[in-house]
Amino acid sequence: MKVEHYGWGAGMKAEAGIKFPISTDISGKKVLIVDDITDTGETLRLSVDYVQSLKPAEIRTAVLQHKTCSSFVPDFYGQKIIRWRWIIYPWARYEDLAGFTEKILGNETFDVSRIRSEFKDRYSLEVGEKELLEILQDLAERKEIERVEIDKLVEWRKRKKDNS
Ligand SMILES: O=P(O)(O)OC[C@H]1O[C@H](OP(=O)(O)OP(=O)(O)O)[C@H](O)[C@@H]1O
Repeated sequence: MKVEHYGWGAGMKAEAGIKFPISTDISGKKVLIVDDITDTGETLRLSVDYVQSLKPAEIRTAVLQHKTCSSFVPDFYGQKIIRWRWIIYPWARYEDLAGFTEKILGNETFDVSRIRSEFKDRYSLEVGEKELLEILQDLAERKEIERVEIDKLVEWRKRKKDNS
């Protein structure tokens, strides 16, 4: 099952939605729903409601990290997070950094070193030049941003929507 609640870089969608439903019969089974984190709790709430509709015998929920602001409290968690912060997992690093890169660019045109210093100032994140360049090139291929040369200096900016 895949449930999505966030877009790139912590951008919350209006509500969590089931992207890929369960394609096997789980009626009468004991089900453990596992996720990395609870934030608002909407993902697990929706997941439990959905799994419940498939008539399992029991449902339990488990996450690695549980934020106490979550309205849904899982049955099991590895760590409780009291002070809210956005957590970047290795498996979501690219997606999170790409989203933050777009936020940093906003309506500005920045070179790589400026983007890196914005990462440090705004998010306390050290992003390597090579990693950032890969992200910038990918975003440019997706036509989200564009590379411009100003006085022989390479800079990056968001593409205007009517530009695509
Ligand atoms: O408690 P919530 O506020 O709903 O947030 C927690 C959910 O958000 C993230 O998933 P995301 O929507 O980013 O999908 P992904 O795991 O596919 O990146 C995370 O992996 C949890 O599933």
